[in-house]
Amino acid sequence: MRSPKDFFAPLAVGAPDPVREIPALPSRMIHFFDPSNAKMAAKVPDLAKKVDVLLGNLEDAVRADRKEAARQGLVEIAKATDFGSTQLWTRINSLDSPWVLDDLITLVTEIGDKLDVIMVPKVEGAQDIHYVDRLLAQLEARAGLRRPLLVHAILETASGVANVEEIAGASPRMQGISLGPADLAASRRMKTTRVGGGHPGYLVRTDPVGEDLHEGRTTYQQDLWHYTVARMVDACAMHGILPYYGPFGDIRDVVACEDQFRNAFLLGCVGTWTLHPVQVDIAKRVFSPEPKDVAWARKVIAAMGDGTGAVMIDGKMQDDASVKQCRVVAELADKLAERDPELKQAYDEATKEALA
Ligand SMILES: CC(C)(COP(=O)(O)OP(=O)(O)OC[C@H]1O[C@@H](n2cnc3c(N)ncnc32)[C@H](O)[C@@H]1OP(=O)(O)O)[C@@H](O)C(=O)NCCC(=O)NCCSC(=O)C[C@H](O)C(=O)O
Ligand SMILES: [Mg+2]
Repeated sequence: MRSPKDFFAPLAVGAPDPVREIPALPSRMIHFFDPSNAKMAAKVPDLAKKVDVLLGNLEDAVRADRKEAARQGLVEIAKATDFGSTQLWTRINSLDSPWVLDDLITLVTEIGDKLDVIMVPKVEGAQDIHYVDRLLAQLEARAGLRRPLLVHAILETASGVANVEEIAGASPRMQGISLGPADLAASRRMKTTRVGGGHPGYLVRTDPVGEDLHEGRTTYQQDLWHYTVARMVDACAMHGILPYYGPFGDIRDVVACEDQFRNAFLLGCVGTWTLHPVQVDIAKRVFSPEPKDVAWARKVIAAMGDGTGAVMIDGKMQDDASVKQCRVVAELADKLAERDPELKQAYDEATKEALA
């Protein structure tokens, strides 16, 4: 653990100063593409206009014999594309892999000025973030970068979950954390073969009504990921960084995908991964608060004046705490409205109606 006095000092001579606050930029969807896949790469300029974050994936889902092509493909795409205000992230290979050192050296040197965030998979503890932190500082100094790269950890090992609070606070570069349900399930020896989402076998059942233990008993499917997502959200909030749901692998099941995304949104996540273009609009819809909720939040804020005391609005009690809840929604809406004129119009129209 570094001394608090040194926490914001660069870790290499000539490296940029670390940021003191993680920018809360819209990142409702982190859209994954394989830079070695020509069809996906061709869609990047168009996708850059639709998504908040584009992520060139170098790790799992890229075949071992395509790793170098993916790395080089990302360099070429980053140099050739105007991303506008859309962020460009990458997911590097795991820290024990034969590719990660070249991933970092090549990407920081060649496109460090275009990249915003580096996603690190299979993080086990703060030591993994410290390793990446120092290496990035050295590479940034050598490349003459003026803006520090940020780091995002995937929570996908049992020890990562056990150490999630120290991971979240390991470096001023820490931008956020995503759930990696597939690797996490394997690491924990959970008996699900699904990539995220629920499982029909994970349920609770109402009490028996008579002698027959089968008759008339309703079952309710439970969320396998509730504990981990909630823990991740708390660790992120405690350290001022951003939590995300991860992949939903059943691309065809857009309905359950929306449910899983919404659970994460309601629990505090700011976004999710999208693995296929069909998931992009779902993420956008779910991770943008609904106009009626924004209108309500703005109405409460307006009625609460300096934010203290208690008032009754439409039969509901509002006080110092509920106005803070409303500010979370209203501030997110303001940020999203800056990026999305259609959303701004929907929010403003709903607010006008609510305040009339
Ligand atoms: C899942 C896929 C393999 C499906 O691909 P495909 O069979 O080609 O689907 P479609 O025929 O429906 O595709 C229609 C067109 O859309 C293009 N496409 C597909 N996906 C993408 C994308 N992500 N970005 C851009 N374009 C995309 C196809 O090329 C088709 O184009 P065209 O023929 O010209 O119309 C595929 O979607 C895919 O590989 N997705 C990404 C998967 C991925 O990144 N996986 C890694 C993240 S999840 C993970 O790592 C687990 C996690 O770490 C954990 O532990 O939990
Ligand atoms: Mg994984």
